Amino acid sequence: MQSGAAQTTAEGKTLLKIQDLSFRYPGESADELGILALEGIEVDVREGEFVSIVGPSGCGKSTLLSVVGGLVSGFEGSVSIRGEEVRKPHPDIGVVFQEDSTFPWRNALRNVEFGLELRGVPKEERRRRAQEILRLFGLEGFEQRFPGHLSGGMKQRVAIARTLVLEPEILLMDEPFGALDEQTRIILGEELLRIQQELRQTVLFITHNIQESIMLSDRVVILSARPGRIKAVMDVDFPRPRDSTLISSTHFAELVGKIWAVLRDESLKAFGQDSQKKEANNA
Ligand SMILES: Nc1ncnc2c1ncn2[C@@H]1O[C@H](COP(=O)(O)OP(=O)(O)OP(=O)(O)O)[C@@H](O)[C@H]1O
Repeated sequence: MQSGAAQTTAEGKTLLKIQDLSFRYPGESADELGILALEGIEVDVREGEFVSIVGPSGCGKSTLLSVVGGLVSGFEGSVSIRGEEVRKPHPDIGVVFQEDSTFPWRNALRNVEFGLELRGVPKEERRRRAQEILRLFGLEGFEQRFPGHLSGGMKQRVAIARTLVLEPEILLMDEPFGALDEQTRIILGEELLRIQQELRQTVLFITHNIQESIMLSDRVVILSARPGRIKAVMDVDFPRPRDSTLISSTHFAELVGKIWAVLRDESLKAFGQDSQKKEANNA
């Protein structure tokens, strides 16, 4: 386990570079300092790599994803993709959120086609690409179903397919399986592993689930309680291709223990921050 910056030591070109990133939510009035959510974050993600960010509740994980996704401005430091600064949503960066983001009025196929329509891709090509990606996600035969007639896991697969069909260079995922039950979560994690391996997709993945981070990642970046700083970085050395059976191995349990040893202190701190906030609100 290393501590400090999450620079990669392995070979491969750096795709995403986050340098000395700090972000403060503004206060309600000009003389209020606001909330420092992130401080001095340094992460490099190289091509084809799967990097997870774990951290206690409220440590700034979603904020980090919003900054990298170009959805938030006013940060210090820099975020760049292939050396190009990110200051607004970038076509090479795809984002998938936790909550169901499918359009209920479009069937699965037309949900996946949506982004291609916006990009002006001709109908035949977008239908072919959407069908192909739905097949990759095991949704062949469900193309005409509307989200209201799909399970939670299927809807989330449609949401991921909708982003992946645009062939982003990097996929940002914010707790994409957070709303699902444990078994569906593991199965979808396995499916994501398979697809990521097939497409050699670069992924930056936010989760508070330690097991999920180990199963999926090449590296796990552990953030401190707010303000989120990099507390430690752990390489996950399971060979690929992987599947969910590695969860039962001794080495997996060792890695969970190592991450939890760091995260436990930070989670207790975050718990303290929450309690103080509640007391202040009740005073
Ligand atoms: N729009 C906002 N304005 C002010 N403060 C905010 C805003 N959004 C988030 N925060 C604060 O910034 C901190 C980081 O929030 P963020 O949602 O990034 O954390 P997180 O690690 O994703 O949390 P969780 O794991 O609970 O989802 C929290 O203390 C939160 O209260």
